Amino acid sequence: MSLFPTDDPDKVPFAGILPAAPRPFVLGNGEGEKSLVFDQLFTILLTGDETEDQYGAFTMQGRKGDRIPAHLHKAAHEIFYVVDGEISVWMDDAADHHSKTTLVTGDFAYVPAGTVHAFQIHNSTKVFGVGTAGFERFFHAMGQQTDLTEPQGVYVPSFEVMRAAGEKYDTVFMPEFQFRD
Ligand SMILES: O=C(Oc1cc(O)cc(O)c1C(=O)O)c1ccc(O)c(O)c1
Repeated sequence: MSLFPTDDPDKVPFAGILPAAPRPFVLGNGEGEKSLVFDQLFTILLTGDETEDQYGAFTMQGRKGDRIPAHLHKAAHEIFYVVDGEISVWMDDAADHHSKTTLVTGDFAYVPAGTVHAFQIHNSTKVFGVGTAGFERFFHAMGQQTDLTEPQGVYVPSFEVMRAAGEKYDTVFMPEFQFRD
């Protein structure tokens, strides 16, 4: 069962790029459902529609930038696997775990649901992510559809767009949160 709406208008502009059914397929480098969110290029490779609502997969490409504000997902789990580059990840689970870790190529982080987290890209970086099915559409709701293959330019969503995307896709922004790093 999906955590998110299955008749989701955020996927309409991307119809036909992925099979939207659990069938075998391949994508070439740079192919997928692509959105620019701030200065990061998100490419969705797999959605809940292909995995019977089990998980989604995507890449994030970005350059040196500011820290993404602290936030949590109440029910969605996610991973960061650094394909290339360097990114710091802050995590605080309000229990015994709090960390700031700088991940480099080949490093991995798991962010369970409920963990407050943030990240900052230090140089040209590509991250492979997997998340609870449906969460991947968050990037379309926050961003602007694009044909770019490398991050270029900036798309800044309005506060209202961010608020609505967060509400729909299980993302609670906590800009005042102080990490215990
Ligand atoms: O979701 C990921 O990144 C985000 C990017 C934004 O511009 C705003 C956000 O709130 C988020 C977020 O984390 O919610 C993300 C990126 C990379 C990755 O491997 C993930 O698992 C998630």
